[in-house]
This record gives sequence, structure tokens and C-alpha cells, in this order.
Amino acid sequence: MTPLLEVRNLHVSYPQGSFWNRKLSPIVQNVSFDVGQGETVGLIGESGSGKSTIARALMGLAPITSGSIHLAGTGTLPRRVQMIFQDPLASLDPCMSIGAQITEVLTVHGIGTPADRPVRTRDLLDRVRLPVDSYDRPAITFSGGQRARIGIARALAASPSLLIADEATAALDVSVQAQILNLLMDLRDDMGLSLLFITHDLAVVRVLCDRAIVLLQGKIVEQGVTQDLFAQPSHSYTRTLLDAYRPLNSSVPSLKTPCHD
Ligand SMILES: Nc1ncnc2c1ncn2[C@@H]1O[C@H](COP(=O)(O)OP(=O)(O)OP(=O)(O)O)[C@@H](O)[C@H]1O
Repeated sequence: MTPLLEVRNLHVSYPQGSFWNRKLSPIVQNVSFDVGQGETVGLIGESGSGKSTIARALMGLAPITSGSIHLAGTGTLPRRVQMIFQDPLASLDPCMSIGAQITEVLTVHGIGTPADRPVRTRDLLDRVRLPVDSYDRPAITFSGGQRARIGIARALAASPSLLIADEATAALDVSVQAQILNLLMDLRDDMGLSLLFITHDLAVVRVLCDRAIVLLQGKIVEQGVTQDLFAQPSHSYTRTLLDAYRPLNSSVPSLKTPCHD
């Protein structure tokens, strides 16, 4: 598969300690991985292992101390890598119409003309399967599942090549979660997007991801084709993660469930 994203020997450090005794603390160390065009990759590991820090580095929002991030094609990283979060409302004005807020993203990135931006916005709302009257409604009037769709539409407005879902569906009811995951898979297929799932939910990784990357204390301990990694984990930490997950296997969300959020 043609690599869209190539991360090589990435190191990220945050300053820690008091003002008088500040030193750089390494959070991500020597991380290298690829994401192929149209590929879905899962990034897993315990809390604090550096998953979100890697995502922020990909967005140009974390202090990279060394290493490289290369995204094939043209355009700036922050625009071509977009993120969706668990709480989309946090990045939205709750009272402003979502149509205006998505149009604003198009304006910021200089996409389209003032006349056609509302048309593009309606198309995005349609793509994420929001009701036709959504354009003029403020964000606060939508359900949790609908807000997740708004977050996705807003991310898509920047025409990204790579979409990062950082625990994006973790707070949703399991049936709504399945719907949002289905939507992401459909968008990946229709728009040729690559997806990076940051999640604690190994069921999601097993069902949806082509490959998985296992992170422990800021370092990759194992990565590979999901099926192989789940069948024969080579690192003891991966085995521990999978052992903790196996009893929950029966609760794997069933995708393509016809239900509504
Ligand atoms: N802005 C920051 N300044 C200093 N330290 C930070 C900053 N952001 C994150 N960290 C630290 O970096 C480490 C990794 O955090 P990160 O959020 O990347 O982990 P994570 O694997 O995504 O965790 P979780 O699964 O709980 O979201 C943590 O120890 C965290 O405290």
C-alpha cells in the first residue's frame, strides 16, 4: 500500500517541573510508523502512553524534539490531518448555527468561494447524514451522536487526507457508536481517506483496523496486521492488553446495525 503518512524516529518532549527547575521530559520516543492511502490503523496502549501526543504532533501541535513526519501530496500538515474528538461541542460555539461554523472552516482554509461555501457545507452535512434542517440549528440542539457527526463534517471541511479519531466514539451509546464507526468506514471508502483510530476499545481495532500499533510508555513495542497481532502477539505487553480484552469479546459492537442516534 502506498504510504500516505511516514513517521520516522519521532521524539516529543514536554517541559516539566517548576519554573526554576524545568526540564524536558520525553513523552514519545523513537516512534516510526506508516499509514497507507485509504488504510485504517489503530493506535493502542495504556492511559498516558503518549497516543494523543503523537496525534498532536501529527497536527503540528506538540513540541517535536527530533524525527520527521512526511505526508504525501501538497498542502500544510495542520489542514490535511484533521482530528475528531470525544466532545465535539468543546470546539464548537454552542449557540452559533453549525452551518455558519462549518462554513467558517472553509473560509479559514480558503476553500471555495463565498457564494458556494454554504452549498459545500450542506453537502458535508448530507455526507455525515444529518437532517436537512441542520444548517441553521445551533450545536447545542443536537444529540450526542449528531454532535459526533458535526465534528466529522467540520473535520472534513478542511479536505483532509488523514482523519484521526481520538476516542471519538468512547462516550456514545454502543448502538450509536456502531453507527458513527460505520459512517467513518463509508467516508473512508467514498473519499479515499486514511484513518488513525486512537482507542482503548480493542474490539474497534479488531473489527475495523487493517493494522495496529501498540504503544507503551511512549515507545512502540509492536505493530503489524491486526489479525496477526491479535492471533500471535509477540510482545508481553500486547499479550497483557489482549488478555484483558478477551473476556469482553462478546461485547464487540455489531457494525451495520440499522438504528438511529
Ligand atoms: N501539554 C502537556 N504538558 C506536559 N505534559 C503533558 C502534556 N500533554 C500530555 N502530557 C503528558 O504526556 C503523557 C502522555 O499523554 P497523552 O495524552 O499523550 O497519553 P494518552 O496515551 O493519549 O493517554 P489517554 O489514553 O489517557 O488519553 C502523560 O504523562 C501526560 O501527562
